[in-house]
Amino acid sequence: MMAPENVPENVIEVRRLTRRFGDQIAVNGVSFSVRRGEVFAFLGPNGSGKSTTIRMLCGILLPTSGEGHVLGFDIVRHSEQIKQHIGYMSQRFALYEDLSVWENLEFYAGVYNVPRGQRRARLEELVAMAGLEGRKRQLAGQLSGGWKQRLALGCAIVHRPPLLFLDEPTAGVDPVSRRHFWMMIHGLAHQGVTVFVTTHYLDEAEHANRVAMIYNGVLRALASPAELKRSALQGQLLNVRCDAPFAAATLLESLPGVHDVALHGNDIHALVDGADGVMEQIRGALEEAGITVHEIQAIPPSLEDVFISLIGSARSRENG
Ligand SMILES: Nc1ncnc2c1ncn2[C@@H]1O[C@H](COP(=O)(O)OP(=O)(O)OP(=O)(O)O)[C@@H](O)[C@H]1O
Repeated sequence: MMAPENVPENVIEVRRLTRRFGDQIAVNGVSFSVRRGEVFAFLGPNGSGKSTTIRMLCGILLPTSGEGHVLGFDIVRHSEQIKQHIGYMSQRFALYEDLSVWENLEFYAGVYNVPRGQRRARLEELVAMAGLEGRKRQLAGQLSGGWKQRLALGCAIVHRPPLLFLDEPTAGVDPVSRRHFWMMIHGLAHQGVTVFVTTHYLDEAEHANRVAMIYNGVLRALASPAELKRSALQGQLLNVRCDAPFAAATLLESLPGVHDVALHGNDIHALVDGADGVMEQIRGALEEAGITVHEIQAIPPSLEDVFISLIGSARSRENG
């Protein structure tokens, strides 16, 4: 185990990290650093390059170009040391279904060379953390998705890694279990563990100290959730409540100076250029089309609004 004083201030540091697969650039010149003790989310839609990035950071996949250090180790030359010192978990984490909860933990304690004399105490600690006390003898294959995920987290940190990588850890898990899972993650962060998590869930990104938004292999924004909401949008966000929201949204998309129109239940969010009188223009256009407008209001953006806007502008810039 790496002594806490040996963990560098910048636990992860990458510069112009790039990975090609044939003609395709999966990760394109990404630079960022992650500080000790931070919960850092890598947020992006499917195929944006999240898994490719995490695999390079874990020393599983070589970059095509660029450089990086994880826990002070070079990701190209010292990948073996990286693998020994990190924890890694994804939704495909390999639990042995025909072994019990306890036996799975014992197996990973062996894999990670947890000293024999410390194993029992460490395993009891993990069972308590995951709330698995009553289930030690249960077969992993009989656990529901949420319990499996907690067990997988326990297995991934059996060797007390100072840095934990989570690759879409809560995909397919119900909201109550996700909340429990995040309680455990915050508990680990509180103990000083640095957590790097990839996700496409916005509520999950809200749990992070900082969020990096990636799309098409390019880093689009990097800040705390609050900063992103405060400054990442170019313009003013409006909430429009009216009859026939679907038809209204289609109409709004065609208006000049109106961007990133999205339906939120019966409400419509739209980003406007902030020109004076835009609310009246929108009201006028909708009423002219026979749609009754109940309310148009300026609102603060959510992380989802920021995400939609950043991806929308990248798409229109890059796809012509
Ligand atoms: N081994 C590979 N060979 C060829 N192309 C690959 C390989 N791995 C990833 N890619 C491509 O690189 C791009 C980025 O994929 P990546 O898996 O990193 O995205 P992601 O953000 O993790 O998406 P997802 O949430 O779907 O896993 C995709 O277009 C993918 O098809």
